[in-house]
Amino acid sequence: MKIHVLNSKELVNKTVSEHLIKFVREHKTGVLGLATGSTPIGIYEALVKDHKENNTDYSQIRTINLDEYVNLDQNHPESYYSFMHRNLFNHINVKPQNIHLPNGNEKDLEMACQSYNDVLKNNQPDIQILGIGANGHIGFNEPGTSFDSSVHIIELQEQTRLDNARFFDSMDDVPKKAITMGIKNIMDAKRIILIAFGENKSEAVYQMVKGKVTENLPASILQKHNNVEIYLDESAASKLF
Ligand SMILES: O=P(O)(O)OC[C@H]1O[C@](O)(CO)[C@@H](O)[C@@H]1O
Repeated sequence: MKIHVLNSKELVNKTVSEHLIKFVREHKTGVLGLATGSTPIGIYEALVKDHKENNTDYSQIRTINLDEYVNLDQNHPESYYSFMHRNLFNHINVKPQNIHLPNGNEKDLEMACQSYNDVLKNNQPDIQILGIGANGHIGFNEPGTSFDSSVHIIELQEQTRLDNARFFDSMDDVPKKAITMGIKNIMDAKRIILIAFGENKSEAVYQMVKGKVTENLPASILQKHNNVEIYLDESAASKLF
């Protein structure tokens, strides 16, 4: 686990986006595992800017997203489908058929989980971008999720719903369930880049890096992955040293 503490969010965004741009230029048909939430927005902005200025080509790149809300219309502005198109996909030349997100609106959600597992079998991320929740969740794998989990439906913890409520008109509108890649799926990625900003992530970051590997802190499993880079601003790293 390589830890990089940089002195600003901007420098983290610049460094991580440069890694991704280099990967895309060197692996025309590569698979990018992407995350949502506020953390990766600056990185996606940098990818869009580079594409516009340097024509970095995404036409054969495949994308895999970690998670999606259940029973939230795909075109709702806060669905992860909408989030990803607004922040990235609408501004680069990735092909719609190469974009993959779990489907939270299937009637048969177990079927939705199975079919996304199949998608993952054929599109294993070469690089998986991760954020981390204040409670140490990765994707929507809340504390207590099995390390052996594959794609599954999860009840969102109140804290996670509260953290995401800022994007919805009212608490009632915040979905209660999500469909998410499991921890085993995430660990199958060849390379993982986790980014965290801010004091509110410092405890989760500390436990992820220095704590016990335990299902009570899902991100701690990353200690067992052989190719993980953690990019932090100084606030998120404040409990590490
Ligand atoms: O980047 P944020 O907005 O702090 O979110 C942290 C984590 O919470 C989630 O958005 C899920 O609630 C994850 O996808 C994300 O990695």
